[in-house]
Amino acid sequence: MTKIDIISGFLGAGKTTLIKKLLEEAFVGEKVVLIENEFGEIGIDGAILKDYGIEIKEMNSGCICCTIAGDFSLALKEMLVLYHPDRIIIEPSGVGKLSDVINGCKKFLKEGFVELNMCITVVDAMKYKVYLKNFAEFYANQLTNSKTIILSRSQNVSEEVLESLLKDMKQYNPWAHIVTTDWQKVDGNKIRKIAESSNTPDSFNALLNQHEHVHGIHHHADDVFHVWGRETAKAFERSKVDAILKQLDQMEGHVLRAKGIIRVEQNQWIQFDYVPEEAVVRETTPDFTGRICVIGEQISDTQLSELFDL
Ligand SMILES: Nc1nc2c(ncn2[C@@H]2O[C@H](COP(=O)(O)OP(=O)(O)OP(=O)(O)O)[C@@H](O)[C@H]2O)c(=O)[nH]1
Repeated sequence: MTKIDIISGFLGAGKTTLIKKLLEEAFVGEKVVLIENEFGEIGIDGAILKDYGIEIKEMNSGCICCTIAGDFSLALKEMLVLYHPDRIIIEPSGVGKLSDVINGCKKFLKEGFVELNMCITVVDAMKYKVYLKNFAEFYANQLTNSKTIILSRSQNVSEEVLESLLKDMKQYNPWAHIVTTDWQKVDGNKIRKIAESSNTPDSFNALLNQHEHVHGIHHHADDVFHVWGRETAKAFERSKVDAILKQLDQMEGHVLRAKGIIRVEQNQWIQFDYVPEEAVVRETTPDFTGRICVIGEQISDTQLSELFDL
């Protein structure tokens, strides 16, 4: 039976990084399909994972709950029929609710075509408190519905902070295994083992048995978050890219995430990743065109167009 592995987590938490690690260390020799749902029209993660020899289905139509109501089931079915994979990894957008993704798989689980295997939420140890406070509806939903919680950047916080995070997360999810060790130091197979043996939260049964329509507060990602994205053939000045990314901390509103693959001088290509107060630029191989995506709250399209000169 095909295993479904959901790797959820807020914007920039480290989902793609974890998927890369699992592909390199734990899923070797398996037939793997990846379904990506990015917020906004500009897909970037698919390009980052293109060299891993897996089938990738990008669904970049915006909010995951709307995608799930529409194309998600079709995509899942298509992947099952076309590839008969050992494993389907689902990477929902950072502003997706995990319960929506589980709901989207429900029909296939009930029909016995797939089993819900891993259900991981990646949590940035450095931003846990502030994101939980500001985006509780999305963040708490990801925590509550996961079987395993994996902390990223845990090497950057003190033991006291880790202890207090653990305590706090247990209130949202007393069932989940929580991985607190710096994941770069833990073998992917160990992570796989713990994630595959994790308990199923009580909330799962409720989710799997509930009727489609659930009452209560339900904001769509695009009620809360705004995305600015561009495709561009422009060659940027490499020396200016770091300064541009630094500027994102000062923008109107609150930039929560930026990522892109762009051309720089001499036909070199770079990939950049920004989360508040942290930007990383890496060399990469040429892509079909440059792409930039910025996600935030009350961000200004005009300011971003000016910043990137696009
Ligand atoms: N130092 C450090 N950096 C990390 C860690 N996890 C992720 N990062 C970095 O954080 C940035 C974002 O990581 P991604 O894996 O792309 O995050 P994501 O959750 O897929 O992000 P979205 O695209 O917003 O969904 C990258 O530059 C990663 O290298 C970690 O544990 N430690």
